[in-house]
Amino acid sequence: MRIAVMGSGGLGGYFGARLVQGGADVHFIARGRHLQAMRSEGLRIAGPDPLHVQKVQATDQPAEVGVVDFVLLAVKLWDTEQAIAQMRPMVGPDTTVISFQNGVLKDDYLRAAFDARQVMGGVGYVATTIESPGVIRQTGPMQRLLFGEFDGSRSARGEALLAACRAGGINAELSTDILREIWQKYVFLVGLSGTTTTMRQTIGPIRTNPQTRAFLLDVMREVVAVGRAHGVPLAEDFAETSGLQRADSVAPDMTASMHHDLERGNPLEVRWLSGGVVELGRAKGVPAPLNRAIADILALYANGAPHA
Ligand SMILES: NC(=O)C1=CN([C@@H]2O[C@H](COP(=O)(O)OP(=O)(O)OC[C@H]3O[C@@H](n4cnc5c(N)ncnc54)[C@H](OP(=O)(O)O)[C@@H]3O)[C@@H](O)[C@H]2O)C=CC1
Ligand SMILES: CC(C)(CO)C(=O)C(=O)O
Repeated sequence: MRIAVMGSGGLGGYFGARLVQGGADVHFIARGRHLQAMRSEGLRIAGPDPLHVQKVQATDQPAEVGVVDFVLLAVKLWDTEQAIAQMRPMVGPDTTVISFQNGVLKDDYLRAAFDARQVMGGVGYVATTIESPGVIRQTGPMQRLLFGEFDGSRSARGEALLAACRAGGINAELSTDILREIWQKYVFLVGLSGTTTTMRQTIGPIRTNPQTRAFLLDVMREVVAVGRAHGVPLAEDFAETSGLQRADSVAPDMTASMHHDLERGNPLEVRWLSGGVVELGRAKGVPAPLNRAIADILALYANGAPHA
């Protein structure tokens, strides 16, 4: 199976390396010093389950790779448009494209660019970052990929990718309800990213203080209301039950990748996280004032640290 990883950072580099470990023919699309390091030193995964892929097929020229069976899209959301344009030479009529990016708007972008039948849904759970060129650092043992057909079927292509993932030790599942899975993560992540980033705090103190806990819950409730208005099968009390339960079950020092991005002066994915809730809510007449506040508070940082 030929797989291209479009964007080989925290998420793509981590799961791509595990796929190589399982024997898949993986081509990493990367750029800059990270690409150079991958070519000269290989790709290292540091953390609880370390791995060194010594010989890496890596390039910044997707045309050199040619048509593949799967393209796994894993660039930050602000790079999506450019990545979709660049990955075209790897997408033939039988290629399947899956975005493991965060948020819920990503698959609309893919469906606008390719035949909708080529698009499968995906969700990635892991806490990783590029520690230095060629090195991905994983924090904590969590690693999980969910993917599936939007019509709920268990397709042959889904089974094939599942086998490749499991061969590489990835905790993978072929979902028959991928839209719901994508939204379930979205509810939690919008709550986690919106609170930790605006409050500049990890989840521990936020979920303990009654006032910030109530804010976290109300942020997630807005996502549920917007999802339900769009026909996503989320239980009405999903935020109270599963969302808050998930926030309570993670380590107290956990935070969102968007909070890390703020601290590093990077651009933020807020336009697609809380901003996405506002946009989708507006389309259905569902107000999302707390998510709007989060997007507004972070607006000055959305394109990276503001210059004086
Ligand atoms: N990392 C994680 O723990 C998780 C991330 N996600 C989601 O996954 C997505 C990716 O995040 P993450 O992996 O952390 O991001 P990273 O910034 O670590 O990795 C993205 C990589 O893609 C590269 N890239 C971007 N555009 C191109 C291009 N056109 N050609 C070649 N390389 C390109 C970037 O290069 P450069 O650095 O030069 O921009 C970077 O190396 C996001 O939507 C994120 O929210 C979801 C779950 C967990
Ligand atoms: C919550 C987490 C770490 C789960 O993968 C995530 O996706 C993020 O912070 O962006």
